[in-house]
This record gives sequence, C-alpha cells and structure tokens, in this order.
Amino acid sequence: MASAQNGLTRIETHGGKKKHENGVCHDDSSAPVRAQTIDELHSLQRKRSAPTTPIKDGAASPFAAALSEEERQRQQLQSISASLASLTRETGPKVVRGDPARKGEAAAKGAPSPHAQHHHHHHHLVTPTISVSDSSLKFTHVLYNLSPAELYEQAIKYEKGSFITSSGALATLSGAKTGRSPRDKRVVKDEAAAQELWWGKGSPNIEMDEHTFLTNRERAVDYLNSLDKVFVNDQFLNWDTENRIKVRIISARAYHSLFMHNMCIRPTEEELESFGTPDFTIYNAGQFPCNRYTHYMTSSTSVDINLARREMVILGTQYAGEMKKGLFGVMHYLMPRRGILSLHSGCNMGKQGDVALFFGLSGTGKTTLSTDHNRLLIGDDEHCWSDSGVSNIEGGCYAKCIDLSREKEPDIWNAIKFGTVLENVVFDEHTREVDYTDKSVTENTRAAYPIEYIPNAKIPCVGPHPTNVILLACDAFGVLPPVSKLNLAQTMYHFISGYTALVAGTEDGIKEPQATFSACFGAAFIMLHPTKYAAMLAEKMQKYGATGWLVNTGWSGGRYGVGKRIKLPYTRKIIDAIHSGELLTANYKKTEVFGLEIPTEIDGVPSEILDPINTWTDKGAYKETLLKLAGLFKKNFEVFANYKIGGDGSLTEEILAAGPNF
Ligand SMILES: Nc1ncnc2c1ncn2[C@@H]1O[C@H](COP(=O)(O)OP(=O)(O)OP(=O)(O)O)[C@@H](O)[C@H]1O
Ligand SMILES: O=C([O-])CC(=O)C(=O)O
Ligand SMILES: [Ca+2]
Ligand SMILES: [Mn+2]
Repeated sequence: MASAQNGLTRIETHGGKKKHENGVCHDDSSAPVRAQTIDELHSLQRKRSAPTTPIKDGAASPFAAALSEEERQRQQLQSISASLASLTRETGPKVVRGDPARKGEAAAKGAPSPHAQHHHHHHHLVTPTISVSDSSLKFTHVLYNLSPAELYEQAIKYEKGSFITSSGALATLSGAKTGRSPRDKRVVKDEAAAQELWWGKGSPNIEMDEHTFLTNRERAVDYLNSLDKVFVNDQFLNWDTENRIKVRIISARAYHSLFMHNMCIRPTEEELESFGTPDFTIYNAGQFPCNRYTHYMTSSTSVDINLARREMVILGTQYAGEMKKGLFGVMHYLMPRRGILSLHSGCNMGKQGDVALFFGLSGTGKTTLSTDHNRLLIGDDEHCWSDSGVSNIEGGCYAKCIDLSREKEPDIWNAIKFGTVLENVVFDEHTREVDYTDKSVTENTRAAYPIEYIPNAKIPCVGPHPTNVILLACDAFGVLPPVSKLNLAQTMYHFISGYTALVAGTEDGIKEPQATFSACFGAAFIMLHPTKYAAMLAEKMQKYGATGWLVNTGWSGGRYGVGKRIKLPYTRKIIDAIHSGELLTANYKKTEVFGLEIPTEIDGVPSEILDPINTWTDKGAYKETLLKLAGLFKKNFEVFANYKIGGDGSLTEEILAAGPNF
C-alpha cells in the first residue's frame, strides 16, 4: 500500500490503483457537487413542486379551458385577498404567496422565480400616495395549504413551545385555553336565525347582532393583515361528495394550519384546482383578544358564527378544537336542511358491513371504542346519516391522550407519529419521550392525526345504514349498568337527555367529573331544537331497523371517589358482543327505576358487574344514588315534555314514559 518516494512513506487512499497527477490532492473520489457556491448548492436541494394544477395536454388542445398555473395562482390570491379584505376600507390587503423568510432564495437556480410576482408588487411601494395608511403599505404573505413538513418547520422556527417528540409528532401548546369556551360562543341572530335556530334556556346559541359580528370580524381581519404571514387552508367537510362543504381557514399559527390539515378532508390537486370560492370561512385570530367595550363581549374570548355571511371569527383563544367544533355547528345547521342528520358520534364498520354509531359526550369513549382493530374506522367524532348511509364529516381524529397506553390503545398510540399534532402534553426535554400521565399543562391533552394513520380506516369514510346505535355515558354515579338494550322510545329518551359525568378539562373551567345533560349528546354543537334531531334519528332508526344500546363507560362498584372506572377491556368485550349480534339473543332482566333491559351474561365479562347493585358493598347507598340520578334525569327532561317529537304525538308520549319511574 505505501510506496517509497524521496525516502518518505506516502499514504495512498485509493489502494494504489489511481495515479495522482501533478501532485494535486483530491479529497474525494466521487464527482464534485454541481454547484459553484453554497447558495447554489442549497438551491439544488429543493426541486420545484409540480404545479398544483396538472397542465392538461395544453399543446394537443390549444383551445382547452385549462388555466395556466400562473393564472390559477393569480385567481387563488385574488380569492384569498377578497377573504381578508376589510369591510370598511377600499384598498388592500396586499397578499403575496410564499414564505417571507425565503425571499430571493430561488434566484440562484436560474428557474423562474416564484417570487417574481412579489417583486412586481413591491414596485408599487415606491410611489405611495399620501392618503394611504401604513397598513396598506405592507404585504401579507400567504402560506397556502402547506405540507406537514413545511408546517413543522414554521412551527419550530416561529412558535414557542413547538417541539418534535421522539415518535415524530409535533408537540405544541394551545396557550391559556386548553379546552373550548362554550360560554363565549355567539351566533348572529338575524331574522332567519331567530326563526330557525334554538334560542333560550339550554341552547348553546348565545345571541349577538350583525353589527357586533362585523366589529369582531374587522378586528380579526386587521390583526391577521398586520402579520407578516398568514396560513390559509382550503379543504372539505363531509365524505359524502354530494353534500360536501368547502371550507377556508385563515389562521396565524402553523399549529392551527396543521391541526385543520389533519382534521378536515384534504383535497387532491385536481380538487384544489376547481376549489373556487369557499362555502364557509374561518378567521382565526386566536392570539388577539376581543374588545370588552364591544357590545356583548363578556370576556376577552369570542367565537362568533354568522350563518348568513358563512363566516366564523375566533378571538382570544388558541384552542384548535374551537375550529373543529365551530364547523361541526355549521354542519348541524346546513345538513338537516337537506334531510341529513348530523351526529356527534364515532362510527365503524364490521367486515360484514355492519355499521355502528357511538354517541356520547366528550370523554365517554367515541374515539377509543370506534378505533377497533377488528373493524374498519369510518370516523371518531362527527358524522352524517343521509338516505344513502353514513359519512364522516372530517378527515382526521382527535383523541384524548391522558393516560394513553400502547397496550390498551395501540392504534391511537401508533398514530402519534410524524404529522400528528400533540396538544399540551409534557415530554422529557432530552429524549422527547412524552409522559402521557402528566397533567401539568392540562388534563385535556390531545392528538390530532389524519384518519389514514389508523391502519384499518375505511377510505372513503362512508358506510351503509347503521345496525347498532350505541349511546355512551360515563356515569360518575356508578349506578347505570355497563350495558342495556334499549327500545326505540328509550333510545330517544336517552338521546335527548344526553347524560354523562363530564370528564375534566375539555370544556374550559370544569375541573372534576360532574353529572351533565347535553341534548343529543352534543348540545354545545347543535343549532336547531334537539327534538328536530331526535325526530330524524327516530325516523332513520325505524326505517333501517337499528337497535339502540346504552353503555356505561364510567364507574362501577360505587360512585366517583369510591368505585372505579369500568375496565376498558370489559367495555370492549361488551361492544364486541353488540357487534357480533350475541347480545341480541342474550337473556335479559329489567332494572328498577330506569327500567333498563340488562343481559345476564356476556362472553369475557364477569357476570356480577352486569347488574351494578352487585358491585356496591353499601346497598343502601346504591339505592339512594340511583334515585338521586333518576331525579336529575327527570328534572332535566321537564323542558322537553312540552315538545312534540316528529309528526307523531304517540312517540312523544312513549318517550316521556321511557324515562325513570319511581
Ligand atoms: N371503560 C372505558 N371505556 C371507554 N373509555 C375508557 C374506559 N376507561 C377509560 N377510558 C378512557 O376514557 C377516554 C375516552 O376518551 P375518548 O377520546 O374516546 O372520548 P370521546 O368520546 O371521543 O370525546 P371527545 O368528543 O371529546 O373527543 C380515553 O382516555 C380512554 O382511555
Ligand atoms: O371539541 C373538543 O375540544 C373535543 C371534542 O371532541 C369534544 O369536546 O366533543
Ligand atoms: Ca374523540
Ligand atoms: Mn367530540
């Protein structure tokens, strides 16, 4: 290997095969990089994206209506500029595409600069007229439908509290609010809304007038336009393509953009090409508070919906769930007008095509129980039931993460990877391993991931008419049976009641489990009177022969503090028995007070837990607690007693009689 030269030993790195000429030393044997400068090298690294609009055979048919990529981008910017326009000023805003931090970068490549357009715009700055304000001098950069990788970089560079966890998820903080703010959700009460929507006691719709909405809208728009850049997502809701809604989300944080990227349906390039004007627009200025001097504002948070304008404004909360559930509210208005029932439910399908719906309030198990390794996941939280079957409204799932374990919820665990947003979790600062038991930031820690991260997701997320309708209640009193079979009237009674013991955290300000009634298992999201949805559900269940079930995923062996939450594996066995049809043919007995039909045996579940009285050591306390809960049900239902459900007065009577009797 070494040869003697001038008496010194020379080390050769090429095994002596290659001769060095002129004594020049080469660092490497491979071909040199094809760049003269570092900038050029960097410009080589990124290939220009294929245009979002595939150029359709332009040469072959010169008269085709296909737009050039440039023209399409111009129209897109014009549409976004229209979205962001002030309602009081004639000019502005000036929007340009791209990341302000990457100005001029593309020049080295010699390719046509994607910023050419923006240099052109800046040209106007040289000759401003005296009357323009400072705000009309600036440009707002639009980061349009960025990819998860791009959004990661934006979050990590610019948003404090954003980190990559050991599994690749993006951990972030939602700020001071770690749950929704239902007391700050307002809906514009114009003439039509006054007629159509549910107002008054029990309604989630707190009124505001059009003028106040516009004041808040202007505040949000001005805030967004004052920024260097905003994120814009154009996406869809509802996998039923005939009833699909186009939504645009304008936000200030990469966190919000990635969250909605995951939660809404992601358009294909072709679909984006013909996106046009959105059906609904969200202005998320969550970092900026509302003005307490503004009429109706009772805090610095306001989430405002204007159905006529098809707009939502968010001020004073960065909790991303507001966007998800705000749009759900809009669907609860739009869909019933088309005879389609919108549902706060999870949904999955067996290999035989049997569909189950899982209703329940926050934390009762919709996501956990619809994510089932033996079944196809249609969706975890928001669905539509139309004449052609069920469809998921969303393109992603939003799982609670507190105490998440790989063993108990493997599919959710594995979905927490690159692309997933992890809200408000605590992790090791070095290893970046998440500690799912840590509640330091909040109990309502969450993961938002695209539905295809669940291996057995059913894509497209649609299915036939449901066979089983499972009502989940997390009963902190520990007196409801783990499972009961319901007749139609009972199903309606419990659907309208919407009982659970709210699990801490999802709604801002609630710290401990407490009994809650929320009509249709989602009173916070419905827009019409609960009986409207109930009538539709009764009609559909009857028409398609679905069976109702009440499943208690809450306490057994005593109330909260004494007993324990029913073990998840037992609940899964119960759900399996519903899916398989085993429970349809089981032996039943009827409980006192609630009059519920409970099975005496289920494969894999200890029989003694099926009747809760067996699990309580203090039988007197059981009876007392049972009557207490029954009393709460009765009192809650009083407000519904005067309403007729559907066209049939007899169903109303039956439903009233289907409640507790004591
Ligand atoms: N027996 C049980 N059945 C179902 N879930 C259980 C049970 N025991 C504990 N849990 C836990 O309860 C939580 C249920 O939360 P899940 O995310 O499914 O709520 P959700 O109904 O989807 O609510 P949201 O509408 O807020 O998303 C999970 O953290 C799950 O691990
Ligand atoms: O909306 C949220 O924040 C979480 C959720 O799914 C619910 O509360 O039903
Ligand atoms: Ca959920
Ligand atoms: Mn939900």
